Amino acid sequence: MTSIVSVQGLTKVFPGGLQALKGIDLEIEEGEVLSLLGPNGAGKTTLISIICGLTTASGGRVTVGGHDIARDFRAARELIGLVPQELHVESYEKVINTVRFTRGLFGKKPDDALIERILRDLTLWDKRDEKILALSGGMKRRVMIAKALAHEPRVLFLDEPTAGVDVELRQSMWQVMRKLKERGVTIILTTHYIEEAEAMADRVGVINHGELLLVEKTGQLMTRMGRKTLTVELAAPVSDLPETLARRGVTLGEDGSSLVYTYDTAAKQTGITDLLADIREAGLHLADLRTTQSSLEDIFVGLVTGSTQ
Ligand SMILES: Nc1ncnc2c1ncn2[C@@H]1O[C@H](COP(=O)(O)OP(=O)(O)OP(=O)(O)O)[C@@H](O)[C@H]1O
Repeated sequence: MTSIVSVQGLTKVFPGGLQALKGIDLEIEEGEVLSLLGPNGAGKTTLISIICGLTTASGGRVTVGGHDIARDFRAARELIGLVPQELHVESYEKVINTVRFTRGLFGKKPDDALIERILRDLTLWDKRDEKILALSGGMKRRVMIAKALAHEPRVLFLDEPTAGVDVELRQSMWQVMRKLKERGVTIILTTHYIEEAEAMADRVGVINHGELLLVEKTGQLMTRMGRKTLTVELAAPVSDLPETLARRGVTLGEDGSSLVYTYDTAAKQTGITDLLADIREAGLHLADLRTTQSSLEDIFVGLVTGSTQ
């Protein structure tokens, strides 16, 4: 895979001295969906704003499609579509006209077939002649995406596309993103919803206090950092935990009727076989076994709180 966006040593200090980005290095591959996760104020919007040319960097370098965003801004910007957090659309304009107009702003020739395809992909075609003010919030957001796609960018930045929308709308937004990915658009998505990253992203980047803590394939991250919990339901409750089990890090569940053991999913040996032998030797009888996997949310919270300590 080749990088479509390359970020090297990017820093940003706002007037007043706040250092919002502290040397970000990031390679974004063509065709991937990358999700940037981070708590409020982590620096996600600042990073996106610099790549899209809305904010100037204090140091470092960004290229898009090989074009330096500082020296070759127009060529870089042409490859980028941006859907910002705030909705701002021309309320009295018709859907189709606002999308056509945006294409014109980039100096692109009119292309009604393309506009139709974009509006159909976003299930806005039936609404093409409606005034934007008559649309629901979710529809307005789709209009923003249609506008961002009108000049055929190769990279689309979506800054919290599903913030504050209901579950149904979120799922339909995911459908839209999947379709765009199929069309080969590279998507960078910031979100507070971990499940959104889990569902959509090929890779996840975790940012906190202006630093990129990691960028990793979503599945790999979950295997590497994920932990599983084995709960052993006992046939009869016990009042004390046998010493051999306590040494293994086992804890006694509520009311003594279960044993709880947490292990690393990436470890070669989980210790479960030995644990089961020790349980038998301690004279305990199993009623049931169940395992639960930690979620990306657990991993994220662990990373972010770890980095603030
Ligand atoms: N124009 C500005 N002037 C001064 N400080 C700013 C400015 N814009 C952002 N900041 C600060 O920079 C830091 C990073 O903000 P940023 O908006 O990039 O975070 P974020 O990760 O996008 O957060 P959120 O999820 O809340 O949107 C914050 O501490 C913020 O207050």
